[in-house]
Amino acid sequence: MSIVSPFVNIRRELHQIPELGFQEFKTQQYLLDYIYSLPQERLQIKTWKTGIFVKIKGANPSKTIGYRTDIDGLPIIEETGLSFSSVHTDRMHACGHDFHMAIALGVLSHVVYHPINDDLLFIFQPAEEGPGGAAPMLQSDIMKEWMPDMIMALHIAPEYPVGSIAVKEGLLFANTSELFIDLKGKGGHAAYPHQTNDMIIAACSLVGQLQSIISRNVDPLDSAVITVGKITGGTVQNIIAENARIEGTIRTLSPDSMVKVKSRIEAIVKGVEVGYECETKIDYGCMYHQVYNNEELTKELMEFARADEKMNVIECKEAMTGEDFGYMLKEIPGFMFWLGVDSAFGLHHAKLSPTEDAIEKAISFITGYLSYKGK
Ligand SMILES: CC(=O)N[C@@H](CCC[C@H](N)C(=O)O)C(=O)O
Repeated sequence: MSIVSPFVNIRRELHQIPELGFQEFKTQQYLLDYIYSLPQERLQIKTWKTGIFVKIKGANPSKTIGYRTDIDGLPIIEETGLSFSSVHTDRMHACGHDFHMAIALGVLSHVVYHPINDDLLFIFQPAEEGPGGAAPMLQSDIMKEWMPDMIMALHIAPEYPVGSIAVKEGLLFANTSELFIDLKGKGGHAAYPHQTNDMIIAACSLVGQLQSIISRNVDPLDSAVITVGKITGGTVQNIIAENARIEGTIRTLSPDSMVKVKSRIEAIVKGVEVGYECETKIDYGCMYHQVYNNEELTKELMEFARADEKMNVIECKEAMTGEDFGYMLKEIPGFMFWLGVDSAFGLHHAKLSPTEDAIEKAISFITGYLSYKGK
């Protein structure tokens, strides 16, 4: 049996207990148990809903550096076949938050034993996948009291090799909004369509029309995405559906395009309402502000990483992923970067299996950066 590092082991244990946003009770307890097992002299720990704030007193502080990790999982049935697969039915850490937490604990424990000069604030944030924990955490009294002067976070990137980070100054991740559209018509016998208003037909037509917003209403040089990830409707094969529901997400590189896309969705849904003689309801669910990296701090991070012979720096393009860390970066200068984990399957895939060597490499890189930055 091979021996794995303590933080790889932590990742595996966390991987087994994924929980959805604001339900991360076991995860919170696991994190607290670990944090309370460390020497407590320099630590102040406060819980916030299912999240945690940990302040670490520096040796000679002139500022506070924030480090944020997300902690929630996704409603996915895991198909990795790993020996440490999720034991929670229909739940999986398919976005790497198990990696993010293990790395955060590794960095936290390093700075407890090897204090830097500056104070540090670790933020274990719930509900990144939705409905969003960053914005309310930012508004909390704890955050107001312990507000860091700068903040950083990482996200695993399956497409980049282990031993690399990918980052860019300015816009890194898109503006996002969830999208839920309910359609209600008149159901009936499958053999008598003329007596009904079929919501399966209306929903199919609507999904096609939504894509025309991207190709015909958004400036081609200002990208946007509408993804419909789920359609439900009807009851059985020989009854015409009275109800249908479309669930999706909108991504835009500019906040202006988000406004435009939504106004076009509303117009098209109105058209479907008239055309298919049905009732409709639109709900935008949760919305995330774009992730915008502070130019100066990001440049400095890239220079630091380039000087590290164990780290390869990739200058990446912006991505249409969303991250509520964008709300923190709106208020606090800082950055997010991609951490290469080399997986054949991407984020949100049931077979995502990031390479665990990336965990120790990330801990060593980040602790090095914190010692340099927090001098
Ligand atoms: C990094 C990542 O994958 N983040 C998620 C955030 C989802 C926000 C929300 N639930 C939505 O779908 O808009 C992503 O899907 O990009």
